[in-house]
Amino acid sequence: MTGLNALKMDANIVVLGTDNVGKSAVTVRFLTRRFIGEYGDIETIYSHSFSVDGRELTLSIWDSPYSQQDISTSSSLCEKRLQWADGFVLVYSICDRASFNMVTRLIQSIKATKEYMGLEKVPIAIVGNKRDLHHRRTVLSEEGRLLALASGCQFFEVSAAENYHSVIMVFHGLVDRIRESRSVIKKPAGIKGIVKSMSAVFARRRTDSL
Ligand SMILES: Nc1nc2c(ncn2[C@@H]2O[C@H](COP(=O)(O)OP(=O)(O)OP(=O)(O)O)[C@@H](O)[C@H]2O)c(=O)[nH]1
Repeated sequence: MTGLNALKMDANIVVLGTDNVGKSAVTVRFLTRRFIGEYGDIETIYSHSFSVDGRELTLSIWDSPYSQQDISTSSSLCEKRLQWADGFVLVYSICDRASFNMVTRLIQSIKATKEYMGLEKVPIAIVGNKRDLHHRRTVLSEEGRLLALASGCQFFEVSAAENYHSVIMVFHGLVDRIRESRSVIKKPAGIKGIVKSMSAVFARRRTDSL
């Protein structure tokens, strides 16, 4: 990215996790700074523009209620989201062990589907929500951190109910990862690269004809 392009960026983010873990609460907290308590289960793609360090960012955030299809590698819905997404936010509740186990399965499913579709690795943020309910905790922070380490994901613990800042960190952190992954994937070959590969072809032809 150079010049003006370096100052602008668009990215698509999909938010996944089992029901009731706070996917909508985390998303709405990020978009509006508010926690409104109850959220319907409507599938929505939000668009949100903001600037960080002089950069203009436009995020499209796909928040959908939990569906069994999310973990099926053959599901066309899953493939559609994977093709669309530049990054994932996988939410579990620190009070719900089953929701944490599902995040592990979602990571495997995303990775397997990406591989199956021949797509590049996608940045993933693992988010343990409902940190304010620590007295009901059943998943240790360490477990989330270890899962992230083992799977090459980012890890955050947040409370959508009580803290705006921690939720902001999730999306900003993921955007940083997306930017990094783009600079690796989309690096152009450049004139040196083209000359190098052409010389390799001609060198091979010369040795073939000897
Ligand atoms: N105490 C506490 N409650 C939360 C927090 N985040 C969400 N909730 C509550 O958890 C419930 C579920 O939140 P939602 O955001 O609707 O969860 P969801 O994952 O989008 O749920 P589905 O739409 O069913 O998939 C609501 O009653 C929220 O008020 C949090 O950080 N702390």
